Amino acid sequence: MLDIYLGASELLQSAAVWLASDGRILGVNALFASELGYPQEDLKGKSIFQINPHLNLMEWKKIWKALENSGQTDIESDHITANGKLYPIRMKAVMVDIGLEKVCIGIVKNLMELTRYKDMLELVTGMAKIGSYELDLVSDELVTTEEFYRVLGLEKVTHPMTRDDFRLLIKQHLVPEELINLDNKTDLAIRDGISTETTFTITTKNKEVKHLKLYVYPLSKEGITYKIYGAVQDITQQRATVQPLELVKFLIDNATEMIYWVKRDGKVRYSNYAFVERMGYTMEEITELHIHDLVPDVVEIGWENLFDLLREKKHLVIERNKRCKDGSFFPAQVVANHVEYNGESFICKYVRDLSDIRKTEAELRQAVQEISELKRQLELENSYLQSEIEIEYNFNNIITASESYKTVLQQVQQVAHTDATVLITGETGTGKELLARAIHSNSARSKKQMIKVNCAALPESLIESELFGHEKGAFTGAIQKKPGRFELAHQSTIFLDEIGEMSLDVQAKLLRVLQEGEFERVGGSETLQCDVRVIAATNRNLEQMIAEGKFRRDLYYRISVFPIHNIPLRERKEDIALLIRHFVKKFSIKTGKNIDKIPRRVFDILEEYCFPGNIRELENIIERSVILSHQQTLSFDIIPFKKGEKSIVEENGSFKSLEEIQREHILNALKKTQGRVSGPSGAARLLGLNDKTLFSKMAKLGINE
Ligand SMILES: Nc1ncnc2c1ncn2[C@@H]1O[C@H](COP(=O)(O)OP(=O)(O)OP(=O)(O)O)[C@@H](O)[C@H]1O
Repeated sequence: MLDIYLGASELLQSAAVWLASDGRILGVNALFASELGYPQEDLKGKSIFQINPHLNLMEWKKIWKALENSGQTDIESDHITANGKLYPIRMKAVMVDIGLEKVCIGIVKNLMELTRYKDMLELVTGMAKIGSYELDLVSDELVTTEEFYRVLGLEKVTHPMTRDDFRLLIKQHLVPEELINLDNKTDLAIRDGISTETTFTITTKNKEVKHLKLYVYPLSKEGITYKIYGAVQDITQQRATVQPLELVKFLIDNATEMIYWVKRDGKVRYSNYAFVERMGYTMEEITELHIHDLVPDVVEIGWENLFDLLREKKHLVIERNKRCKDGSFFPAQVVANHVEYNGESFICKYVRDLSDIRKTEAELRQAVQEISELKRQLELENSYLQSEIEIEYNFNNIITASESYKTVLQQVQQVAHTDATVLITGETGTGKELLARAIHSNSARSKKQMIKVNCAALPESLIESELFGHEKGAFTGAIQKKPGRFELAHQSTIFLDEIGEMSLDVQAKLLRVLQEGEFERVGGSETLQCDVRVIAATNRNLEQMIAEGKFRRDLYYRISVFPIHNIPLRERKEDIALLIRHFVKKFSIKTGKNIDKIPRRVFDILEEYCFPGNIRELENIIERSVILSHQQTLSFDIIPFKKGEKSIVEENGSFKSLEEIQREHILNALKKTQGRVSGPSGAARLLGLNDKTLFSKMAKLGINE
């Protein structure tokens, strides 16, 4: 009979053992024997106490009793294998009556696997801080893991719970909002049958703030949710780590400094908003780009070479032009760092736009250049003024009542605002320089000083260096570099007085300046350029000089673009009285005298006089008179001229040449000064000339000192 049962037990999927009331093993199926590692036959005759170390006869008797009472019982214990290994089992023991005796059949489940998984699961969920639950919506039974309570900071509940029990529990321990959140999500999952996850924060009973993540997974059949599997994970720690990371990313993304990074393949892997915006791309476009698109110069050295150099140096500061999407460039300072992360190499670049700095630098450079140019010009003008300081210009008033002289002034006005070269002719002292100054001060060049060169006063050997300057060591005495008058007159006017006294050699050089605006310093090879307006003056007959081969025709045509002829004083007698009053006033102020009466005879005499020295001569006569006057009335006794002397021009009824008149006049003056040329009582003063001018005139006219 037992054999039939034993045979049938081979059909079972579980291990089975047949036991007698004294604990003897009556038989086992093959599965039972194999789990214990014994041959099936060997187990027959052994007792249960040999394979279960926790049982003895007394214990077995108790089990047998229980079997007799209820017919079956569950035993949880351990079995020991043939080679001594213990493993957990659960045995369902059933009493079977096989006729003569009663036997126990034990269906044994090896719990080894189950326990292992359970332990593993507990360990893992504990590590991950995941508590799980199952809510059976049909029976309203809530089953949870132990971790579930730990995650929520609740005490473990041992008895089975309904959903309402659970609601009550968390209501007692957590604030209502958090409960609502949890409950709502579960309700939604039940209603829609869709799994969901959400994060929320709770404050536990002992005031601990926890960040949790809830997963709700509903099981539905025919559209009706019957079960919920769920899990709650404590993510407080992750949040604590992730949040600063998120913050760092946010800060880099939104930094005002431009940041991007590139890998060795040259592809842009990241760019923050500032860089994307400055380059004119979108975020998507920029990560498609190669470093060559952004920095074309890199092509020359090759990105990979640069990358390797950076890997070696770790850090480099480079200045490069960045190319924007629209093709425009901007100068940038790039701080490039080599970074090794997770086994990958990156070059992280911090970019600084240098456009504004470059612009300011350029403006500064320009300003410095302008300042040094102005400084240079000022220095030049200053040194020129120093040398000319002795010369006093009477430029305030051009006195005239004469209609013919007014025509001259009209010409001055017409030509002033042009850049035309002007040639002023006229006898000495007629006011040629005064007209030249009037032209300059009414022109656009008036902001700068007019530069004057008296060609007659300069020795032939020096005139070229005076006009064009010289380099250091150009000739004996050239101890330092000196700029010439043309250089000084850049963007202004040069007044070449007594141009007729210039040698043919210098005339040729002057012609070149007038034609090309170029010249070289004496002893120098550098070609200098200048923008100078030329006004020339002469008391000589240039056309006659051309005929005599003493003046270049081409130069004459150049300088006489706009000729103005100044009228001698004897041809504008109506101005004499005006000028006498003007000069008396001028010198009274200068000498601090109060001369307000001019005897009638002074006008009579002077209006009759021929004035070969013209206005300068008249000016000198009045100055001397004022100096010698002690009263309010102008003293005129010392005037060396008598009425009769007027006839100098018309002597012998024939017209004398200007040179003849000049020669005679100078000799007369020398006679009066006992041969003295210079100084206050010299002939030059008498004739209203500079000492040097008179010396050069005397030399030209063959008058020995
Ligand atoms: N119309 C005028 N009104 C007032 N002063 C004048 C007038 N014309 C000339 N003068 C004065 O006469 C003097 C001589 O003038 P200026 O030096 O201009 O003559 P110039 O023709 O250039 O002489 P030179 O041929 O000797 O160089 C100066 O002091 C000048 O101020």
